[in-house]
This record gives sequence, C-alpha cells and structure tokens, in this order.
Amino acid sequence: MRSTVGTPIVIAIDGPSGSGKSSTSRGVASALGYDYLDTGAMYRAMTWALLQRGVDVEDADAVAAAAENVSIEVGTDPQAPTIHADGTDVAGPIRQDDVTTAVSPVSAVPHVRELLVGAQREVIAASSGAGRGIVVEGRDIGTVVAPDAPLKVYLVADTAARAARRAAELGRVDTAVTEASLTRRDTIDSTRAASPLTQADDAVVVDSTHLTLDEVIEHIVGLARDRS
Ligand SMILES: Nc1ncnc2c1ncn2[C@@H]1O[C@H](COP(=O)(O)OP(=O)(O)OP(=O)(O)O)[C@@H](O)[C@H]1O
Ligand SMILES: Nc1ccn([C@H]2C[C@H](O)[C@@H](COP(=O)(O)O)O2)c(=O)n1
Repeated sequence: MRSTVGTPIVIAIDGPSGSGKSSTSRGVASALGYDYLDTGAMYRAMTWALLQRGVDVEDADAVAAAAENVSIEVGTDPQAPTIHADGTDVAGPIRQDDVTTAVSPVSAVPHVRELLVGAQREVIAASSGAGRGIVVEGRDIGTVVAPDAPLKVYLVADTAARAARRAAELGRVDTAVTEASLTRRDTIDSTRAASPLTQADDAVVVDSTHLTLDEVIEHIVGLARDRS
C-alpha cells in the first residue's frame, strides 16, 4: 500500500554508476507513495533501439538522426517499473553488456539528450499534475531535468564498494572487470560536453559506502519529509 504524507514533491537523485540510485530511489518512492522514473533506463532503451537498427554508436550524426524515430515508453510504479522501446519490453536486454558498453557514447549526443530530457519532463509534469510526488534518478536530474526540485541528493559510494555490489548482483567473483566498466562509464559521463554528471550546488551528498540500503532509504525519506 502506498501512502503519501505531506505535500508531494520532486526528488532528484543523481550520482555515478552503481552508487545505488535505482534501488534507493525505488525504496524512497515506495515508502513515500511516490512515482519513480529511471532516466538511465531511457538512455539504455534508446541505445538498445539504435543497436537493433545497426547504427554505429560512435557516429554522433548517425545516432542523432536515428534517435528521432525511436519511441520510448516508461512506467513509473516503483514496485514494477517498465520500459519499452518501439513497443518491445526491453527491461532485460538493456542490462546486457552490449547496451552497457554503448550507452555512454549514445547519451553524450546532444540531440539524444534533448529528446529524452523533454520526455522526462513530461513524465514529471504528469505526476505533479496528478498531485503525485516523483523520485527521478540519473546523472543530470538536479542540474538540468528538474533544477527546481525541492530535494536533490547526490548519491556516492567508494568505487571498490560499487564494484563489489555490482559484481555480486551479476554473480561475478572477479570484481576487476566490473570496476573497470564502472570507471569507464563514470569518465565518459562526467567529461562529456552535454550535461555531464555533476553535483548540483544545492544537492545533499549521501555516501552509502558504509550504510545498508535500508539506512540510505530511511535517511532520504527523512530529508523528504522535512521538505514536503
Ligand atoms: N547501501 C547499499 N548497500 C549495499 N548494497 C547496495 C546499497 N545500495 C545499492 N546496493 C546494491 O548495489 C547494486 C547497484 O545498485 P543500483 O543498481 O541501485 O545502482 P545504480 O546507481 O542505479 O546503478 P547504475 O548507475 O549502473 O544504474 C545493486 O546490487 C544494489 O542492490
Ligand atoms: N540522466 C541520465 C541518466 C543516464 N545517463 C546515461 C549515463 C549512464 O552511463 C547511462 C546508463 O545509466 P544507468 O542505467 O547506469 O543509470 O545513461 C545520462 O547520461 N543521464
């Protein structure tokens, strides 16, 4: 049962790869009775659709042109979020290594960002218009997508902790490959020209390295209750 307390607000959660944004955001949204938007899933779905079309993801002009014709649909129930590209349920495929490797160059293309930021703002407006709060997670939510969000969280964790958690999730014993993949994505995401991953000036930094998932969720729910 979802039950909202206080005035529903937009909560922006940004941070590097594998810092716990998705699990934390879903937990916070569930606890507050809010909607949940995973913007990374939208960039991944776009990447999946471009790979399906055989587009060279390193060719920014080709990516920008092909992106025009991709349709992305997201479901915002934190208990059962959904993601479709061109009518296909891509929740599984977008977590595969081919998409994970290609998603950072695709999301560095300004036109891709224009298209997806527009779609993300529509989702936020629909939730707010219906009187519901929403937790939105990504890389540029507090800085670009929802700069007026009353609560912005910048979620971090040590690289080693992030790699160990992600490797455990994937059933991998050797964390070195996972750590290299996280670091590569962080580098591309934080050095690209268009909306790089940066901490908003008014964001609250939460370091989850030594906190359980429940502790992180409880902390952010407390911050939200103070602002709603
Ligand atoms: N505080 C925590 N303590 C322990 N494990 C955690 C914590 N937060 C998240 N995790 C685990 O870390 C892994 C990565 O979390 P999650 O997928 O939520 O991160 P993310 O930031 O959304 O990643 P990505 O940027 O790749 O989408 C998951 O297995 C999750 O269960
Ligand atoms: N607001 C966002 C969300 C995501 N991205 C890019 C950068 C990530 O490497 C990729 C996948 O995101 P994840 O599923 O790992 O959270 O999408 C972005 O540029 N902006």
